Amino acid sequence: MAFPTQVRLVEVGPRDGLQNEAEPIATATKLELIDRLGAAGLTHIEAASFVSPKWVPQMADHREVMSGLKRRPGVVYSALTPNLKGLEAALECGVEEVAVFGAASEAFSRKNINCSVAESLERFAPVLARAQEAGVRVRGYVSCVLGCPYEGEIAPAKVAEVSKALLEMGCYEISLGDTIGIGTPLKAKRMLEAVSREVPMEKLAAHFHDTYGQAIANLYAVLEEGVAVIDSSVAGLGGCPYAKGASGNVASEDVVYLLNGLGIESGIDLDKLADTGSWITQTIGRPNRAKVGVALAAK
Ligand SMILES: CC(C)(COP(=O)([O-])OP(=O)([O-])OC[C@H]1O[C@@H](n2cnc3c(N)ncnc32)[C@H](O)[C@@H]1OP(=O)([O-])[O-])[C@@H](O)C(=O)NCCC(=O)NCCSC(=O)C[C@@](C)(O)CC(=O)[O-]
Repeated sequence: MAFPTQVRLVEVGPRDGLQNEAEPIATATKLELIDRLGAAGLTHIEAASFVSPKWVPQMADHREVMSGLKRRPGVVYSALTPNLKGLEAALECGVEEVAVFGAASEAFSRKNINCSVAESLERFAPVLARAQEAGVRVRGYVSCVLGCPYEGEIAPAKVAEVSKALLEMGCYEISLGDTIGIGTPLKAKRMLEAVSREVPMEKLAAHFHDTYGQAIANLYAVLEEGVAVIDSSVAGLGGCPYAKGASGNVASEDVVYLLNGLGIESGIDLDKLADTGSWITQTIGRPNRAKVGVALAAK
């Protein structure tokens, strides 16, 4: 397979990047972050998460964030909705795309959304039906595709099975999450091989965390296989509340630098993105985990 000529980045910093922050972050800061990301050329920004505030307190202002967006033309602002309650609230705030999130690991599914994998799919079915009725697209996440913090190894066949179920239910895209950033390139390729037998490559996205420093290598491997959608987080912000020790997503700045080097079009202004990474990390008092961001800031 050849590299794609164009890649779409899904910026998950405002949601995945911030959800694990213990100190409340002002809604205005979240809105400014989202706006800066749009100004840097991101066309798909995951802005909020309509989950229980008891489970993820940092996302408790989901209504204010979703309703307060300064919407830029051509930019999709999406939100996580694990159930109908979340979806209805998101619809009231004018959401145009949502995501359901399942897992390839039973243990992770229980810790994250308090139900088995099969039960989660049952819960998602009415979410998809209602979203379809409202004309809202639904993305499907599968967590733990390259390993689970509780179960260890995850069979590629299980990832393929859950991905296929989400696709058949009506998800337009399946995002494959290396939740704990434990994968390596060969493993990523093997997993992708199994999944792409059930889900067309053009409907797959890579959502890799960088805990073990392998995310860029893993992305190179799956780009080579034809994956053309990458989830990333500005400044490498993030971690998962239900995956102890997991560090942030791969940094958007590092991904754009990789894509530029490969001659793959992303439409993103790297300097503006790097400025946004410097700004948000200074604002919330976090280290900037984007190597490219740090290098550019030091110039
Ligand atoms: C899914 C539930 C809600 C089930 O939680 P539950 O306790 O099984 O659900 P429930 O229906 O029994 O409701 C319990 C309480 O939550 C409320 N509730 C119920 N639903 C909602 C909602 N939508 N919005 C707001 N509140 C809600 C509900 O009203 C009730 O309130 P109470 O009566 O106790 O006051 C819970 O487990 C939850 O919120 N989990 C959040 C998990 C999460 O956000 N994890 C992080 C995101 S996933 C991720 O990061 C991975 C990903 C996507 O990035 C990919 C990767 O890297 O792998």
